[in-house]
Amino acid sequence: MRIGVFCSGGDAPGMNACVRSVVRGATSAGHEVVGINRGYQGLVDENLFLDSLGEAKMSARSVSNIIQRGGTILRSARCQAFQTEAGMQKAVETLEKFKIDGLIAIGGNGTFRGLNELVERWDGRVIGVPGTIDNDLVGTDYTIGFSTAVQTAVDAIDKLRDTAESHERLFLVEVMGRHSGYLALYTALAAGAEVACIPETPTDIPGMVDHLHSLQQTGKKSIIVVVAEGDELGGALILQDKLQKAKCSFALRTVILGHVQRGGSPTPDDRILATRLGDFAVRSISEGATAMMAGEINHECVLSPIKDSFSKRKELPKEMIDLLDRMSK
Ligand SMILES: Nc1ncnc2c1ncn2[C@@H]1O[C@H](COP(=O)(O)OP(=O)(O)O)[C@@H](O)[C@H]1O
Ligand SMILES: O=P(O)(O)OC[C@H]1O[C@](O)(COP(=O)(O)O)[C@@H](O)[C@@H]1O
Repeated sequence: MRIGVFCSGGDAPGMNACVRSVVRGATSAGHEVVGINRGYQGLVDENLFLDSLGEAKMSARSVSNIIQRGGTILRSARCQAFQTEAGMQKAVETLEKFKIDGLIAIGGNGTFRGLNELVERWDGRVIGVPGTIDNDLVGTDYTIGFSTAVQTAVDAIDKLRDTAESHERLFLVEVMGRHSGYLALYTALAAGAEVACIPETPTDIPGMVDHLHSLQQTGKKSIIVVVAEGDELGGALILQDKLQKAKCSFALRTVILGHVQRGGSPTPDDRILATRLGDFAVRSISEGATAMMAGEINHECVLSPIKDSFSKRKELPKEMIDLLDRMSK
């Protein structure tokens, strides 16, 4: 086969490890790999990855020394042109022109919506690999990049806790996650935060103020509140304002971690997940699978319909929400 591979949407640490795995898994099975730069934009613009000889082909050597690097050597993009009929037709023409017969897309739910449109217009096979720090995709326990983003946020909070404790302050720490509280909840659990404000549960300001006050009464010197950017009341700055108005007894500071969570060297967990799923995607596509997402559930590689990844909501484990409650006494 000639397999195309690209990264799309918000980048995630481990995307490089996944590209490496697709290339090495495919070439060792005798397939050719064509890298597409900048996700769907590269298909619209015919922007292919060229090797040192100027050929549109990814060899095993073209992915040397990238497993440890954040970002993606193929670049990523959010592509508006692909959301038009003309853009999709142009993408199909590019795939046909370069005789690509299988496409592996590493990205999030928007990327998979795009793949779902592509299968309606193109005869080749498509497989999605979940690459997003948000961990918001049905069909896999974890997405590539989530573990690293949690690690980055926890490292930052460990530092903030030192200064929070010295000054007896409360820090609101905003993490990413437009529609999902996974990143916020797992960060809060790992960092020993007292509260997580997430889109999945109502944020009750008077209740929180009472809880924080009672913690202060029992001797708590510092508080960390992890806020998902998508919390229904708003981000950390809005919550700071609301807590102040509700007469929170702690002095307040806000830190927005932002895109720092999307960078950095991937954790071993992300590298291994990326390596497993990239190789599994290659084996699946060569065995005839299409319109599926490659995921890992209970440590097993599994395929699930690509439609599920964006049409079903991935629930946060209630057990983890309750665990944080019990730990924040
Ligand atoms: N409904 C759609 N139809 C076609 N393409 C889409 C659709 N939704 C998203 N895409 C494509 O997928 C790209 C990545 O989606 P986006 O939501 O930005 O990131 P992610 O894949 O990380 O969720 C978009 O920029 C667009 O090109
Ligand atoms: O990079 P941008 O365009 O500012 O987007 C930020 C968004 O991308 C993310 O980092 C990742 O989301 P996706 O993987 O779904 O693109 C979100 O957590 C965040 O809300």
